[in-house]
Amino acid sequence: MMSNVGAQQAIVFIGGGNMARSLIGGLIAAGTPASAIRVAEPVAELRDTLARDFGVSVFGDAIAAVPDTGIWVFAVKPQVMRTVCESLAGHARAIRPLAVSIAAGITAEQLERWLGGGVGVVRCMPNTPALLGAGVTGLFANAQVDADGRAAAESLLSSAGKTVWIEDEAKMDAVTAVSGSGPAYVFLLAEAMEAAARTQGLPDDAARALVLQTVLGAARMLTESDEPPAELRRRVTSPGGTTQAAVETFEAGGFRELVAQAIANATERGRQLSAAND
Ligand SMILES: NC(=O)C1=CN([C@@H]2O[C@H](COP(=O)(O)OP(=O)(O)OC[C@H]3O[C@@H](n4cnc5c(N)ncnc54)[C@H](OP(=O)(O)O)[C@@H]3O)[C@@H](O)[C@H]2O)C=CC1
Ligand SMILES: O=C(O)[C@@H]1CCC=N1
Repeated sequence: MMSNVGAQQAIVFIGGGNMARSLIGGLIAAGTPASAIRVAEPVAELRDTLARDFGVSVFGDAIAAVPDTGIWVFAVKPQVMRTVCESLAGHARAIRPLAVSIAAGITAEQLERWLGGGVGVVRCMPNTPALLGAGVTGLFANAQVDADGRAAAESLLSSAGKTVWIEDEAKMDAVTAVSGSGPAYVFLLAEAMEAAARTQGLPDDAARALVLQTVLGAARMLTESDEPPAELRRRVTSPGGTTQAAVETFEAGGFRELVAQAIANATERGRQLSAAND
């Protein structure tokens, strides 16, 4: 049974936390009318902020928000996903929505089972730059999702940035580890660089300005030039110069191995989130 998704249907977010806010901001900025977006969120303060900032309709619980709604975006934590889905299973059987989940680890098979079966599920992994339309999302669709369902999910997530379809769901945990969590790795590097700049005697505001513009400039070079990262790095690194001293220190400290291990651990945590919350 294919999902019941039409072009003009409302989108309901189940969970109105950090990531839902980023996606809603992206949708509104891309021209989705606020009247087409509903959010179910138990925390009154979050509901009020979303209604005020974006003009979306807000609800205290999911059951009040879902009737007649074709796309359900599950944006709750993996730990509560099963309870939330099971509470909506009766409505899912009646409405046949397209279920879009952004939860780390939770599989399409689990989501479909908890929603009572026969539901099209698109498992996605966006990231927080979605708020600026500069995100990237990996998407996997189960066999119940038809071409219209795929197009609807892709259209929803493309307002948050780029989209990449993943055909082997087992790889979604690696997507989560690389791009879902990835902004935090860049922020961690920025934090460490700022602290090091202060250690070298730079005033706080100068340290912040130098680091932020460096991250922005480097990200733009990475995305706007055709050169691979290694070549861009080579061009900064004068033989016997300052960059070489720094890069050799990173390499000697096992930087690459540390990044590989961090991403492997994040990938494994995704698998654990699935198993622990089944
Ligand atoms: N943050 C990120 O960068 C990314 C997060 N994700 C995924 O997005 C999901 C949400 O993460 P994030 O936004 O950070 O988490 P948040 O905790 O900020 O948001 C989840 C929200 O859902 C609410 N909630 C809990 N139960 C229900 C319910 N029954 N109905 C409706 N809402 C409910 C929570 O309320 P309460 O606090 O009271 O429980 C909370 O406000 C997670 O599954 C995560 O794996 C994916 C990509 C990136
Ligand atoms: O840390 C997490 O589990 C979520 C998923 C990716 C980003 N945040």
